[in-house]
Amino acid sequence: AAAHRRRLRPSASGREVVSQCLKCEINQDRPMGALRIGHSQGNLPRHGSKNLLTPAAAAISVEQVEVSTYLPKGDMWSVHKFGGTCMGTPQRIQNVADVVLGDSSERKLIIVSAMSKVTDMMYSLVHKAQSRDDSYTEELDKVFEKHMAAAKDLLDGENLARFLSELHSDISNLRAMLRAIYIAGHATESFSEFVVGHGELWSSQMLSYAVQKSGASCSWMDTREVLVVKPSGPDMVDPDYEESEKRLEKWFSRQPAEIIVATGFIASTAENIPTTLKRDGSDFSAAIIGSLVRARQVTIWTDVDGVFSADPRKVSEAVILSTLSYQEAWEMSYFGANVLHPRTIIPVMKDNIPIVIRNMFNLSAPGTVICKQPANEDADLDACVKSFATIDKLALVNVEGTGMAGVPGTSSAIFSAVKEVGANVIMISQASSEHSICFAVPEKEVAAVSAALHVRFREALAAGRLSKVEVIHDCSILAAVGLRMASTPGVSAILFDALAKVLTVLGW
Ligand SMILES: Nc1ncnc2c1ncn2[C@@H]1O[C@H](COP(=O)(O)OP(=O)(O)O)[C@@H](O)[C@H]1O
Ligand SMILES: N[C@@H](CC(=O)OP(=O)(O)O)C(=O)O
Repeated sequence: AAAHRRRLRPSASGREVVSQCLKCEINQDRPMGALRIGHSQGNLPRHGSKNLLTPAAAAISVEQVEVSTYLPKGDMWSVHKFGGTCMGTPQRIQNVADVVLGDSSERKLIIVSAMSKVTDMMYSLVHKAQSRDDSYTEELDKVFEKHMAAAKDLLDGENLARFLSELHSDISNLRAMLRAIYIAGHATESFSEFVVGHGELWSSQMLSYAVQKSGASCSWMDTREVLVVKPSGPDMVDPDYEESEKRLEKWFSRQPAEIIVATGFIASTAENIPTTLKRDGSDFSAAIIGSLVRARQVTIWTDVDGVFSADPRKVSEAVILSTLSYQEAWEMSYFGANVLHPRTIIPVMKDNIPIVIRNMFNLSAPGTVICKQPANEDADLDACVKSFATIDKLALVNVEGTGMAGVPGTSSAIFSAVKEVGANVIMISQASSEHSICFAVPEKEVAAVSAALHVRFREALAAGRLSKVEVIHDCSILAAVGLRMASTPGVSAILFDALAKVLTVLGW
């Protein structure tokens, strides 16, 4: 039998699948679900780091397997992530749909956040219900009304009816769950994670319907069916790439489409319990998905022209950076530049997938490209420091004493006491001349840290081996970021000279 390759795509109605033979171009429409799924991509040959399907491997005898769908991987995919501000109103969601449709890539995966402020509202619902504050019911009504109004503006006909029926059903389930939380006066983590992820379910469904309105082949993906993560620390999860890739291949074999609109932020545990990638995690979702399909590029759309040399809300002279290395972007985000979630870099680094930060409200701005080897920059000293970032609301803890010197296990005892109270250490420094260890923790965690250290070192303090456990409140970290700083003499001198001048002007 002649080898024929068949491609699947949803029909215009979205309720059937068109199975098209790429050789004779004969279409065959069949109901979704009536498909027999052939081999998965895992059996097929790979080219280099990107997994591409060779024509020979893709050729499937029509007699052997009538229909087969695999998940193609590689440069044909572009991944876009739209943040909450981009999805903030029905008009903005329509603009997002237009940007998606305007991308000429062969395949597109679109990750979206909840409409702006919705995730905050969802956290507040849980908080109010567990504090037995009745006003959670009114707040839930507001969430419902916000999405109903947005959908009525954006959609019509059958799609509007479908969306509203899903929304009604979700809201009534949430009402029941919140009532249970209210009665118990407590929300388990999985209840809370389930509730807070709903903003992404609704925003992505609306976008998916808005894209379908144009007649494009578009499927909606609830990433809880695909992304598997495991907890790796307080407010942190690690993706299980292998399991997630398997689940994505399976998902795609059921719903192949050239455009997939997916939920950011939410995922599942290995036991299929809904969870999240934690606050601001949609950037991370996009990077993980980008790495699973070995995308050509991940574009993160937000409300500024790209990454600035400092937070544009604080520094009006900040300038746009055209390129950044992965390490520089990671450091900036770690030290507070919330234009990018710190963990976003990890999944894309291994496949050298570039991330581009772009402004949804200024499409003519080229944005910032984050990649392995940024273009050559000027070799002057200024270019060594590419940007500044700050973290506010911190406290410094200084543990000091001559008895610390040469005593094995002192740092371990300090940091295990910190770990026991679940505090997050942002930065550590050690001064051997004063025998001190100093570290920064969030201001809201410092009382517990200080108490734990006083208990842990009661005897050492009484005996004078430790002279003090001191807390300095109201601190910020100012980070200067730039890979070339390390190999350029004189950078710290300039930095501290500038700081000294500022402090003199401020009269310190
Ligand atoms: N160095 C920086 N460059 C660009 N934006 C920054 C920087 N530091 C902080 N920001 C802030 O990050 C914001 C974008 O992040 P975020 O509000 O989380 O967007 P989104 O909702 O699109 O995910 C910008 O509006 C900007 O004020
Ligand atoms: N909606 C989630 C996830 C997210 O990343 O949102 P945004 O892209 O708007 O920062 C949050 O607010 O935490």
